[in-house]
Amino acid sequence: MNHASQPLTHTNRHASPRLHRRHFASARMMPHGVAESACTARVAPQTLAALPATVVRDAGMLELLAAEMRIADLEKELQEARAMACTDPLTHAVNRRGLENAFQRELARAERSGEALSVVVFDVDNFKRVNDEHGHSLGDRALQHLVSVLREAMRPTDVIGRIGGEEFALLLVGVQGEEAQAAMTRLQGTLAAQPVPEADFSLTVSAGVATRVANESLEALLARADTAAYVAKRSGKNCVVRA
Ligand SMILES: Nc1nc2c(ncn2[C@@H]2O[C@H](COP(=O)(O)OP(=O)(O)OP(=O)(O)O)[C@@H](O)[C@H]2O)c(=O)[nH]1
Repeated sequence: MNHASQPLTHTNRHASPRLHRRHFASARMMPHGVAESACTARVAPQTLAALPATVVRDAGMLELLAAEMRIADLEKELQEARAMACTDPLTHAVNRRGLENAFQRELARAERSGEALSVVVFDVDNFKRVNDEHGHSLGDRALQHLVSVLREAMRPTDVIGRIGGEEFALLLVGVQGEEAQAAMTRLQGTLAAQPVPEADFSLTVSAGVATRVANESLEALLARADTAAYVAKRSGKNCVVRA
């Protein structure tokens, strides 16, 4: 395809690096630093008038390329800002907004495929004691450890979200109630087997599991799982209860 004959649009932006190299190669051959000025600043009208038409066209193309590159940079920055807005900075789990996004995405998929969608809400047990006995900084690292252990043990399609201080939620895609309860019990075992780094204890959690019923919102699903997690706390902690 002759990229040079096409206007630079979002759809053919991928052609830009090649075009970029070609035009900068020809720009290097231009006199009086025309290429540099075209890339970095406006060319004065009297300068343009004195230049041959091919040089003016190339300079215009370079300006276009510079604008394209700037747009690509801005798009990347926007993407990074969007990701940050959905991520908990301490643990890098998704935050509530990220969880909502993931839920909407998985819901659409589940409704097409008829797959189940389960949610687990869990709260770290006796976490105040961790802070009181070992300091807030180790408490922070304990939360980071928890997320990294769970992430390693979960399926790539599952989502882990931090919905409060020491409160988390998992979105288990394609998993029914009983299976979700078994999955969470397995994750508890994994967590118990891996002590917090630089500490001599491992974390336990109390969890509630709920599987989505027809037309149920994330809010309602989380509320059911949360009630079940509360029951787990009241039943002696370190256990999983199904709504
Ligand atoms: N280090 C650290 N601690 C946090 C963070 N967010 C919340 N916490 C602490 O988590 C603790 C929660 O305490 P409680 O609500 O009493 O719960 P708990 O001690 O886990 O008791 P149970 O829930 O009954 O098992 C408080 O001490 C909070 O300060 C955080 O980002 N970092």
